[in-house]
This record gives sequence, C-alpha cells and structure tokens, in this order.
Amino acid sequence: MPELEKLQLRNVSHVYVNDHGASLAVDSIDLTIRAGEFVSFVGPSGCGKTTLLHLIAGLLKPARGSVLIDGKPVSEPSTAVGYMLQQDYLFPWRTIRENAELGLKISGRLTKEGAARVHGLLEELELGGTEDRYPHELSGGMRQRVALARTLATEPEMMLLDEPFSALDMHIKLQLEDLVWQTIRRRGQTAILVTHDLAEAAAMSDRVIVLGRNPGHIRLTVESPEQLRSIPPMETRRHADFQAVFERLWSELDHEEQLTSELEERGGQHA
Ligand SMILES: Nc1ncnc2c1ncn2[C@@H]1O[C@H](COP(=O)(O)OP(=O)(O)OP(=O)(O)O)[C@@H](O)[C@H]1O
Repeated sequence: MPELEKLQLRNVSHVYVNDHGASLAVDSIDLTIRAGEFVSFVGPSGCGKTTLLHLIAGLLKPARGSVLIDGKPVSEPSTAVGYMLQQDYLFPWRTIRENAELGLKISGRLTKEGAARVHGLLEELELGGTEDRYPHELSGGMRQRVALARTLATEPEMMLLDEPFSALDMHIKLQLEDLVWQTIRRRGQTAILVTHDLAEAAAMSDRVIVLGRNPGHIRLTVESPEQLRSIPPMETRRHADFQAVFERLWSELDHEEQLTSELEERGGQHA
C-alpha cells in the first residue's frame, strides 16, 4: 500500500515584492512529505526555510505552483497546522493555563473537554502545578513547553517548528528535543523542523532537506538510516551510525558556503 502523502509542494516559487522591487525567494520547489514523517530544512541564512514554512502554513500564497495538504490546496491558515517558533510569545498578563488555552480560545474551541486536554498536556509536559503562575516565573525551557502545550491543544495534524530550541541552553535544548520528538511521535503527527543546528536536524529527522540560496532551492535530501528513525534524538546522537549522517550534512553545507562566497566574489569582480 502506498504511504499516505500528507504534504505536497508542486513546483512552488515565491516572490517578495516591496519598495525595492521583486525578489525570488524560493524557486521551483518539489517536495512530498508522508503522513507521520519528521523532516528538517537546513541551509544557509536566506535560503528560504521560513518562507517555505509560511507557504505551508497558508500565511503566504505561492507566486507559482501549489501547496497541498491531504490533497487539498492550502489557501489560508488552519488549525490542522500548528506553528512553534523560537520565541514563545506568551502573554505576560495571562496565567500559564490561560496561555496554554489561548489557541483553543481563539479558534472557538475552548470547551470543558478542551480545558481538560490542556490540563493533561501541561501534566504530560511536566508543567503540572504551574497553571496559576505567570510566564515571568518560569524558565525559558518551561515557557517553550507552555508554547508547545498551546500548539498541541488544538490537535494539529502537522507541526511546523521554526528554530524552537535555538534560544535555549544546550542541556535544556537536548531535553526539549527529546520531549518534542516523543510528543509528536506519540500523536503520529507530521513535522517539519527548521534549524541551523545540523546535529539537531540529524538527530530528530527521518529526512533532512538541504536547501541552497539565490534563489532558495533544494540541493539534496539526506535520509536517516532506518535504525535511527525509531529512537529519540538523545539516543540517536550516541548511536554509532549518527556521525555519518552529520558528516554528510556538514560537507554539503560547507560546499554550499564555499560556492556562495565564490559567486559573491565573482559578482564583486564584475561590479
Ligand atoms: N518580507 C520580505 N520581503 C522581502 N524579502 C524577504 C522577506 N522575507 C524574506 N525575504 C527574503 O527571502 C529570502 C528567504 O528568506 P527566509 O527568511 O525565508 O530565509 P531563511 O532561510 O529562513 O533565513 P534565516 O536562516 O536567516 O532565518 C531572503 O533572501 C530574504 O531576504
């Protein structure tokens, strides 16, 4: 039986238009992500990682091509897609419970069951007992877990994670990677992680998409070996086969950096 296609990008290009003119941010992206797959986007700054997430979330419309979720074109943001960012965006004047319930409240789904689900999520994410406290009383890692609870409460089928761990200390970051991975896997959600951390991408994903820039395009895909896919990121990092995946990504991005600076140098000589 063919595996279920959750997300399809078909020949997607995006152009930003502003006072300085038009610029092609991503060009001719073709990509299919299976239901339940965990994929990462890595690549140099400006290669279009966030633009792709915004297109998938329905926050931007492609200039060309189409974005399909479950075979249907994405035309606007939907609660089927959850978004988690580097900043937690908790409201300081709301309690932890109120912050975690916000996604449900905004989408008009804060029922008794919804509130119970939020309570359960806060317990699951080891935030039990913090419900009546305020964000400033919590550590950065705890705040990110509240943001995760808020996103999960709306029961999205797909999670978009835009550098959600990059502002955290290494120790907390490793713990949270594990927690997020386990939570997503348990729910069978499809996930896309944007990160600058190649080890994080290699440890968390089934597949890493390496993007290049000027304009953003897919350079190559690195599949994680089968034996690494079913184990959590912290264990993956200790596995004998992990280093090879990391090295592959490292050498590709190193190559991309060299290529870009050569092109920039040549551009400079012609100027
Ligand atoms: N609102 C905008 N208006 C004009 N150009 C934009 C806008 N947002 C992004 N861009 C341009 O589009 C390209 C892709 O940007 P994007 O933010 O998607 O890249 P990124 O890979 O996420 O970068 P980073 O790793 O630095 O976050 C860049 O050249 C960027 O300058």
